[in-house]
Amino acid sequence: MDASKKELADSGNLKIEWAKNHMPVLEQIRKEFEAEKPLKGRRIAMALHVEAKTAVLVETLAAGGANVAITGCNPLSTQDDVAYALDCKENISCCAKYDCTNAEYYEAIDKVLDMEPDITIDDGADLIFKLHKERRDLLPKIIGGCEETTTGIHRLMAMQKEGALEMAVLAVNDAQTKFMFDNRYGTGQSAWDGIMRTTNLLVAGKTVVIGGYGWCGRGIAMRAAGLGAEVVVTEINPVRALEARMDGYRVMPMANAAAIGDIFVTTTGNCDVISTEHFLKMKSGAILANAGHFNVEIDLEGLKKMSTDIKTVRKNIKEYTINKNQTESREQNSNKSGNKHEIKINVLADGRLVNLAAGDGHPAEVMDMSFANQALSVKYIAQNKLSHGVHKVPAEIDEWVASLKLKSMSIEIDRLTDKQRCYTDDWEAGT
Ligand SMILES: NC(=O)c1ccc[n+]([C@@H]2O[C@H](COP(=O)([O-])OP(=O)(O)OC[C@H]3O[C@@H](n4cnc5c(N)ncnc54)[C@H](O)[C@@H]3O)[C@@H](O)[C@H]2O)c1
Ligand SMILES: N[C@@H](CCSC[C@H]1O[C@@H](n2cnc3c(=O)[nH]cnc32)[C@H](O)[C@@H]1O)C(=O)O
Repeated sequence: MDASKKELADSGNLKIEWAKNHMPVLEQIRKEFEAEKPLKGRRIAMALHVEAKTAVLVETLAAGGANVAITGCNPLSTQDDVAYALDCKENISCCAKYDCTNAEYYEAIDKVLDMEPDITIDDGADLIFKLHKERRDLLPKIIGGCEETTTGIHRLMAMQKEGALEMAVLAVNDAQTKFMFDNRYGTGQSAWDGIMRTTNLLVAGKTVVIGGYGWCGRGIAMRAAGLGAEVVVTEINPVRALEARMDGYRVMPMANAAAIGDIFVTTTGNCDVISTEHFLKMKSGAILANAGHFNVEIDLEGLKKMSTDIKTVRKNIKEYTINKNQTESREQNSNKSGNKHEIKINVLADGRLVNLAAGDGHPAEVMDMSFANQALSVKYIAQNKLSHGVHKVPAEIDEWVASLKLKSMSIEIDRLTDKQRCYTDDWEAGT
């Protein structure tokens, strides 16, 4: 290994070691996997964010006896040092690359599938789509897959509804010990970490607009309020809109929020949440970030078309200049540049997940639970014959992960007494 490669591997391994030391649940699973080898002879293809916590999951699966091939699930989230360190390990190959082109991204998906996997792990279902569209010859060999994220599961449910899903998938995102912590506290912290380190600007005193009040949106809103921002929420679901209002935030359509926001964070899983009609209403200097799905939540194509200038003003920040005279003129706009017809809009990380493309992703303690669910779900797939379709993660896995996490935090809880158990189960006990 030449000196620069050694340096790269050392840097990746240092990051992996740090993450591992903060992922006690996964560490416990790794020890059990090492002793029992429940994945002996299994071939696992993965498309996840290639960074240190993911590397700890990959090592855990390999410790269980599996051969693992991994690529990224986002062109901007791969950390090249971690990717290289992984590729150097026994029974693991990694072909992910930071800032790859679209063509390279899908070539890498094909490359991991070339291992002819029997189990897949996706974050956004790219492997499963490729298997169903272009690599159908590999489908009969697949015994099951795992899906990490909300939008991936929505897509797989849509496939199932149309009778198009020809394999079993465990909905890892829908385990309680995943979405209640990863989507809420993980995104709540890491999205702000990404935004703050990228902009080096103050959040206190600003108006933050959150698009979508689901699990991620709740977390991002909660942390924005904690940082001193005034929080505005946009929603399409009346129940969630009501919840946001009762949680203390202002709720309005994006068409109104566009004019008052200083920082916008989308987290809906949907496309065009912020689009051309909204850009025209924004204050000059507005900051736009996405923490939801791929690069579709902010209409960047539309923004590009209406811009007279686009320049990189800081790492991971592109400033788009819109001249309102050249586009359809709408409302009066107050603007810091002096030219009231000119609006400058700053987009972080090319509209891709700001916490991963401009940060290190979720905290290790949170991914500990998400990836414990992944590892145990893979074991479950290996040991059970599952029918085609989307399956829940077994409740025992969820409870086991929660119990072990509590233990790792030295937290004890009460147990039901026999009398209490009878009382809760007995309808004749009355009120
Ligand atoms: N950045 C990360 O690390 C991270 C972590 C977990 C999930 N995600 C992704 O974030 C997205 C949201 O995940 P979630 O678990 O919060 O999902 P969720 O379903 O709980 O929440 C999404 C919310 O967005 C709302 N919504 C949909 N379209 C909208 C629109 N046009 N305008 C306003 N609101 C709209 C929905 O009504 C819903 O309340 C998904 O794409 C998921 O895959 C990202
Ligand atoms: N792959 C798509 C879909 C969203 S990724 C969202 C998922 O990333 C996962 N995630 C968040 N932070 C990390 C991390 O640091 N390492 C690995 N996965 C992460 C998290 O579990 C969440 O469900 C995209 O990049 O746009």
